[in-house]
Amino acid sequence: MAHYDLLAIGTGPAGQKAAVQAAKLGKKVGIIERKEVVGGVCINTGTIPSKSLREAVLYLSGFRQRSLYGAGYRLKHTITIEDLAFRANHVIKNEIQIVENQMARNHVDMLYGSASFVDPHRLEIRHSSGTAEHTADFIVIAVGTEPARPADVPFDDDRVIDTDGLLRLQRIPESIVIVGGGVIGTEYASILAALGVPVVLIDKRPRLLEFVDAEIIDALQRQMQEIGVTLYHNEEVSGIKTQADGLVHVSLQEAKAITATTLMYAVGRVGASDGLGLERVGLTADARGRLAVNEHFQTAVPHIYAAGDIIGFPALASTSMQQGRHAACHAFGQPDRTDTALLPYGIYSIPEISMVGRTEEELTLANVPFGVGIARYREIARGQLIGDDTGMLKLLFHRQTLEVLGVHAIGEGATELIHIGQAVMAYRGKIDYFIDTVFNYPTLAECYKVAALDGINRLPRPWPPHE
Ligand SMILES: Cc1cc2nc3c(=O)[nH]c(=O)nc-3n(C[C@H](O)[C@H](O)[C@H](O)COP(=O)(O)OP(=O)(O)OC[C@H]3O[C@@H](n4cnc5c(N)ncnc54)[C@H](O)[C@@H]3O)c2cc1C
Ligand SMILES: NC(=O)c1ccc[n+]([C@@H]2O[C@H](COP(=O)([O-])OP(=O)(O)OC[C@H]3O[C@@H](n4cnc5c(N)ncnc54)[C@H](O)[C@@H]3O)[C@@H](O)[C@H]2O)c1
Repeated sequence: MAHYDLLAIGTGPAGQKAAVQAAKLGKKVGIIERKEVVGGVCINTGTIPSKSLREAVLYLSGFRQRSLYGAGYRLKHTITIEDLAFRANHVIKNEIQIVENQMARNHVDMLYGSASFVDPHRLEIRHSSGTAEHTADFIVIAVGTEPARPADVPFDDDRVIDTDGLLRLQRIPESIVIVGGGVIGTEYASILAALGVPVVLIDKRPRLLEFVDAEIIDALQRQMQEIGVTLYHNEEVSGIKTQADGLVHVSLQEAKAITATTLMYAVGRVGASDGLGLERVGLTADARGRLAVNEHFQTAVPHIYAAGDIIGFPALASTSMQQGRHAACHAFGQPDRTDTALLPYGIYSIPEISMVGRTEEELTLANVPFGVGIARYREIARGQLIGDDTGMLKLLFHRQTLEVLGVHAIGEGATELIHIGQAVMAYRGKIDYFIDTVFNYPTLAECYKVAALDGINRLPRPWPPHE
């Protein structure tokens, strides 16, 4: 048994960053992992595998080059599951090594096994060869989530799968029905469609990703339909049967039944809090297994913190890292602050979309007078060079002060491009900045200048004072 200043449960982004931050403060730190490998959902089953799959599909299918070389352009005509797995395995292996090295360099003890509370300062770690107990002054719960598996869905991990199951398939589906048009459903639907798989995407809401700007979602939905995604909105599944011919028969509440070789459920995720022994420390998870925390990521028991997906929204690798670091800083009395107002979103659908700040819908509801400026990739030299003629960047700004209030982008590089707007917004910059600044040419960053000029040109004259 050992005593630690801080023990983190889980080696996903939240646990890793909590552990490293505490170690950098000179503390004795251990990190516990129940799987054989470090990295959590982020490296092993979620972010990295899905983004590797996306890159592999875009590269091998020649998708990015088709607007230049024609719809028939392909780098490889028959793409196999092995081709797709090759890239993911390579990236995952390297990412795991990076995390292991980081832990070793920072003298963070790796403790393999499943952790549960014995009392508020003591954890039991159970593994195949026995159990150990360790104590800590501070504990960070960073156990993440698992796919939700509704009880009435006949999962068989072959024809009827959850979102982790997609990455374990032995063959590329001939056709797929995806239930749930959230971030995961939308990303996988467009990736599979780009590979040539016919996809039906079903969501009970009237449109995909309701938190994203409506114009951007209209453009995304249109482009997804063009590459072979059939969208069913306001729809739910009422029955699922695997037929003798191996096809999955899916009955719907409103529309006619459909069949496909594979059905994937992507209706959200639940916190992995079962088995943590929360009752022994006086904590209770909510109905989706999540824990409540304050602004410093402390649970109701002040020396026990929770960070990452286990605390729910926004449940991103990007935010999980920051939350873990923030929790460790707070535990050891270091200044801690997270700017949540300027949280960027990057959604790796095809095309990718990204946003920071407020949407038109939010500004309208809040009665903020705003202007809109749009740049389309087809008018930008870099857009022509890379063959993306459908991308766009939209700036929202205050009509009187010209302060930038939101940036919304769709198209190649959107998830990188957004950070320029985020930085300007962090310093409460105005669209003048984009108008007066020289940008490299030809770049996608030029979109900011074009959108700012478009925005100011649309305002009635005289224009607000230009500083
Ligand atoms: C398909 C998919 C795609 C995604 N794409 C993106 C993206 O593009 N960008 C983005 O920002 N986010 C993305 N995410 C979200 C991102 O993966 C998560 O937000 C992030 O992994 C959460 O980190 P975490 O540290 O909270 O937990 P996790 O990464 O879930 O790690 C938790 C770890 O805790 C371990 N654990 C659980 N219980 C115990 C226990 N009792 N004892 C010991 N260990 C335990 C688990 O084995 C796991 O290793 C995606 C998620 C999915 C599913
Ligand atoms: N690029 C990224 O940042 C990224 C990528 C993938 C996942 N993630 C994270 O992973 C988490 C989980 O994603 P998710 O897409 O599984 O969950 P989600 O909660 O984002 O979306 C679930 C969707 O399923 C729909 N739904 C729920 N029940 C349904 C039913 N019975 N029939 C039809 N539709 C139904 C909902 O309307 C919703 O649109 C998210 O919180 C997200 O932050 C992030």
